Amino acid sequence: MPVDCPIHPATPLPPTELVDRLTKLATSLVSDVFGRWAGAPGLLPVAGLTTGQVVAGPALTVRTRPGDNLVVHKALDLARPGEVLVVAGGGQTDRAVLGGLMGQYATTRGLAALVVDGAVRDQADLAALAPPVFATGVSHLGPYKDGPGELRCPVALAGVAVADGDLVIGDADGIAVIPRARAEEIVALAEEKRSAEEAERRAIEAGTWDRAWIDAALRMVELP
Ligand SMILES: O=C([O-])CC(=O)C(=O)O
Ligand SMILES: [Mg+2]
Repeated sequence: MPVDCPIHPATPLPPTELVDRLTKLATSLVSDVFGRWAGAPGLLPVAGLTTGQVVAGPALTVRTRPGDNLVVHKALDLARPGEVLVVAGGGQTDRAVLGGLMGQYATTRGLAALVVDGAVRDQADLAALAPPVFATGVSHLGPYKDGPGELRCPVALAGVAVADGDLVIGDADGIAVIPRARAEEIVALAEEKRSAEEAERRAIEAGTWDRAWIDAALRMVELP
């Protein structure tokens, strides 16, 4: 007996130029200008991300029963090039919901990254064949394929609300999520923050980095 799989309408893809600008930023810059609030804690790169690489794209959201990947397979069939697969698997890490074969297929589907609030497996194959993968865990125990699940629905990704089409950025520090409606504003603010940090880096090199604010904030108590 087939199981129902509700699917919400796909959101229009964002301008390529906006996604390109995101890949020149960093998760830390995005979360700094977004109330230090944008990050999905515990989601770290587990395969495929190269040193210094930043990935970004609109979310293709999936809600699945923890430990089951029937609808995750369906999401791969529906993915549009450039999307970031966002799987809300309840953070359960005792059973993988994605592995090397799916990762290889995701590459052929043009996905920019795979994000799983749950476990993945076949790390070596993922590293060799899949887009960069972020997950909360790794487990060789395989998924069930019974459903249920829901596609392009609002999800909770490690406690962060993600709507289909929201912009996701990932790097060595993890994942940050930007609501689609605020993407232009947040990207512009993060670019300003990047310029400010570049100026600080030049000041460190020149030995002129302002440290006065620390002494203003601390009253040092000399102990005998
Ligand atoms: O069995 C599955 O669906 C997950 C998996 O290991 C793979 O994609 O290689
Ligand atoms: Mg496998």
